[in-house]
Parts: sequence; structure tokens; C-alpha cells
Amino acid sequence: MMAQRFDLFVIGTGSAGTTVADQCRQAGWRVGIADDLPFGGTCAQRGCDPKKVLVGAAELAKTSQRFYRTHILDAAGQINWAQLIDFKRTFTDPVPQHMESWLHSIGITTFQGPARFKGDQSLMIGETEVEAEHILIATGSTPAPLNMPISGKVYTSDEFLNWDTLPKRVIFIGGGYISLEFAHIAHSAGAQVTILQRGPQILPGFDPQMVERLRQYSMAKGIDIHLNTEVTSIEGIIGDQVVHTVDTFHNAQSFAADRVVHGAGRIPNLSHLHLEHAHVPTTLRGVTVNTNLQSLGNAHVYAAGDAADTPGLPLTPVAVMEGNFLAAHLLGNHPKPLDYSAIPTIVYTNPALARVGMLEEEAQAQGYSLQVLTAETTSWYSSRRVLSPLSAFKVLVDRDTDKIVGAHVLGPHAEEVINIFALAIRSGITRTELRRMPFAYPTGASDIAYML
Ligand SMILES: Cc1cc2nc3c(=O)[nH]c(=O)nc-3n(C[C@H](O)[C@H](O)[C@H](O)COP(=O)(O)OP(=O)(O)OC[C@H]3O[C@@H](n4cnc5c(N)ncnc54)[C@H](O)[C@@H]3O)c2cc1C
Ligand SMILES: NC(=O)c1ccc[n+]([C@@H]2O[C@H](COP(=O)([O-])OP(=O)(O)OC[C@H]3O[C@@H](n4cnc5c(N)ncnc54)[C@H](O)[C@@H]3O)[C@@H](O)[C@H]2O)c1
Repeated sequence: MMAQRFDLFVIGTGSAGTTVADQCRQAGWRVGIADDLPFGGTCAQRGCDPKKVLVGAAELAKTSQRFYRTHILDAAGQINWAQLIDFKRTFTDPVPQHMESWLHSIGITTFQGPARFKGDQSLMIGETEVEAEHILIATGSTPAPLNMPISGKVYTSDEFLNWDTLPKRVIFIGGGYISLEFAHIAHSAGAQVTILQRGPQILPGFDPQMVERLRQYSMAKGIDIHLNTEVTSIEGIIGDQVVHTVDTFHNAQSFAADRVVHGAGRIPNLSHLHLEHAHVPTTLRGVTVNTNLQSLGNAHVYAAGDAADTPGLPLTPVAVMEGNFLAAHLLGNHPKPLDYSAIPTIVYTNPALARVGMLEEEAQAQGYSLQVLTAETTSWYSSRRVLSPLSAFKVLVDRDTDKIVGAHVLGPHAEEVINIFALAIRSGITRTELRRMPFAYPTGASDIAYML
């Protein structure tokens, strides 16, 4: 059978792939797209969106428990896990059908199945061959292989988000985003949780002082966090999952739980693509690309999102930003170069910790004359009003230009406040201008004047 021909063929229906597919199709291109999983990608089905549905309930339960303890509420909220997962499914279940209908409605040809390269410009999706002038690899990421002896069961984040019952005891391998967020959710829903992190700090990309406050608070609440503790093997022993670790001083320890969750990092999802058939080189961080997101080995191939080796973190706003850039580039609209500075990121613990721009250490190393504005803010109105026991901030200002170069916010409004700092940094708004901004009051943003 003759191969179907497209101007653009996209592998992956997540944030990066659909952004490019949509814009190229709107410009009249013949566009095909494939996914081996139900359409819609990670963020909407197995990542950000379902995760935050659980985070919302966890926050509500914790806040109500605080108000109950101070006799302001007559009852404290408890999470019904099965109901919460059902509620989550009302968001995730419709995604594939919505996505596929939308793709069809705008005239994109869809293929269900794993795509693999056959040649420089040709792919097989199952038994169907397609050819394209441009091919976009937007295949996202997948849990990193755990290179250790495993005889027990290790659950992925995808599986955690679909647990019908919450086990009593859960161990999280690794101390990054997934472990911290899921541990806070599971703990709020009544589980005993343990985090085993091999490095000296949980959440290595975040401000060390804010992280330490979050760690101490989490420990005080009953989340058991072990630093410098590397998981070396996992055994299933009658009813228990036993996790063996070794610490920095070579001391061995074992931890038992009902279930063990993989939070030990993700890698670009490239292994099934047969990239060697298309001369597409990769690194451990993804497909090697130039500043136009074009493969260094094959000018017909591009990569974006988690699958591309770019300076951006594997986050949804980065996938969308790269998608928008690539669509404009392919359509000949000469977009401005990609700007990876000051992209905000948040770990949705309770409370959340947010970062945008540089860490203090990075700014010092770059020779900025820094003014470091930092305080613990649990006595502030915005925290006391919701009985928040943990809030703080650190803002880094360049004395020479009065510009903000980094902001780190921990507390109940961190997730919205950080976007305002991102806007300020990306638009070059000075500290003085931001301090005088008449934000609506009382809001998280109206705290900014007091931070500066
Ligand atoms: C648990 C979790 C929580 C997260 N929370 C957040 C958050 O709060 N905020 C945030 O910004 N980011 C978050 N992320 C990260 C975010 O989800 C990703 O950065 C983003 O989804 C990447 O988009 P993408 O388009 O690159 O890839 P994806 O959305 O992963 O899409 C890739 C698609 O390609 C498909 N695919 C892969 N290989 C093939 C193949 N060979 N053939 C056909 N199809 C294929 C996959 O099935 C998938 O649908 C989270 C991630 C996880 C796992
Ligand atoms: N809120 C968000 O934006 C959000 C949420 C979840 C995931 N994500 C994205 O997904 C990516 C993957 O998340 P993640 O939490 O899996 O990875 P991560 O890279 O954030 O953290 C993994 C941690 O596991 C540790 N580790 C690895 N192997 C270990 C072992 N054997 N024993 C003990 N510790 C070990 C590593 O040192 C590392 O600190 C993130 O980098 C992020 O970009 C984002």
C-alpha cells in the first residue's frame, strides 16, 4: 500500500505536539498525528491536571483540620479516597474523546498506535506507513529505569493517580516533585508516608532555605523524610514491600510499606522510536536539537517538550512555549529566539513552594550585586487568615538595575504570586515599579509590596 503523505507528522498528542499540529493545520498544512496511549498527553491525563484535583482536596482537608483544632469549625474534613479518584476521573476520562474529536474537527488525520521511524522521512504506525516533509518528535517522558534488583512491585505516578484504595503505608523513592507532591496528598488522606532521597536535599532545584523549612514542616506533620539515602533494591516479602537503602556512610537500612512509588526521575520517551533509522542523535536529556528545535542529524526532524534536549525543564509551560515557537518557525514567521529564563515552577506540596528566575547561589556566581529580601511570613494577615503554619519568601534584586532576578515563595498564595514575579522578571519591571503596583486587596499579590 502507498504511504500517506503529510506536510507535518507529529508523534505525541501532548502539550507540545498538539500546539504545533494545530497551528500548522490552521495555516493549511496536511497534518497527521499519532499516539500510542489514549489521546491527550501526560499533563491532562496523568500529570498536572489530575494531580492538582487531588491537591485541592488535600488542601481543603488540611485547612479544615486546622480550623477544627482551633474550634472555628465544628468538624474536620476527611478525604474519601475512592470518591476523590472518581472525581478525578470526571476530568481525565473525557480527555481522549474530546482531543480526538477536536483534532478531526480541524482536519488533522489521527493514528492510534506506536510510531517508529522507517527512514529519514518515513514512519510506521503499526502496519501503516506515513511520509512527511517535517516530523515532530513530541513523545514526552517516562519513568527512568530503576537500575537495581527489584522483586516487588513499584508503582508509577500514572498508577498512583488511579489507585482505588489508599494503602496504609507508602514509600516514595526519590525526593523530587512527584514524591513530595504525592507524599503530601497521601499523608493528607491518612497514609503513613516515607520519602527516601539519595541527595543531601529534597527538591534540588529549589531555594535551599525554603526547602529546609518545607522539609522540617513536613517531618513535624509526620512525613518521614530520609536524606542521603539511596534505594538499592526492592523486595516483595509476604504482604510487605521492603526497600533496602544505603546512606552516604555506607550504612544499610530497610524500610517496609504496603506500596512503593517511583519518584526517582523521568527520562525522554525515545526508546521505541528506532531513531537510528532516521539519523537522529540523542543525549540522556532528549533529541539533540539546534536553536530552531531541529535535529542535528536530520533536517526534516524536530523535537519539542520533554522529548527534546533543550535548556528548559520538563514542564508543561516549556512544552507549550517550544510548540508555539516551532509552529511559528515552520510557518516562516521568524519567531524571537526561545527564552528559557524566568519560567516559573511550583511543587504542589501543602503549602506549595514556587520558584522563578535564579537561585541565590546562581546569582552570586554570576556576579550580581544582590540585595536579598527574605522573611518568614506566618504572622502576616494572608497566612493567619487561613491558619497557614508555614510561609516565607526570598526575592533577589540586582542593586545595579533595581530589577528582580529571582523569587522564591513558600505558602498559601505562592502559586499565583510567583506568576506575577515571572511577569516582572520577563518584562523587566523594576522592584520599585512592582512595589507601587496597585494590586487588588487583600490578595496574595497585595503582599508583594511588603516583600519588596
Ligand atoms: C505526575 C506528574 C505531574 C506533573 N505535574 C506538572 C505540573 O504540575 N506542572 C507542570 O508544568 N508540569 C507537570 N508535569 C510535567 C508535564 O506533564 C510535562 O512536562 C508535559 O506533559 C510534557 O508535554 P509533552 O507534550 O512534551 O509530552 P506528553 O504530554 O507526555 O505527550 C507525549 C505523548 O507522546 C506519546 N508517545 C510517546 N511515544 C510514542 C510513540 N512512539 N508513538 C506514538 N505516541 C507516542 C505519549 O503516549 C504521550 O501521549 C508533571 C508530570 C508528571 C508525570
Ligand atoms: N509540579 C510540577 O511541575 C511537576 C510535578 C511532577 C513532575 N514534574 C516533572 O517531572 C519530572 C520528574 O519528576 P520526579 O519527581 O520523578 O523527578 P525529579 O527529577 O524531580 O526527582 C527525582 C529525585 O529522585 C532521586 N533519586 C533517583 N534515584 C534514586 C534512588 N535510587 N534512591 C533515592 N533517590 C533517588 C534523585 O536524586 C532526584 O532528586 C520533574 O523533573 C518535573 O520536571 C513536574
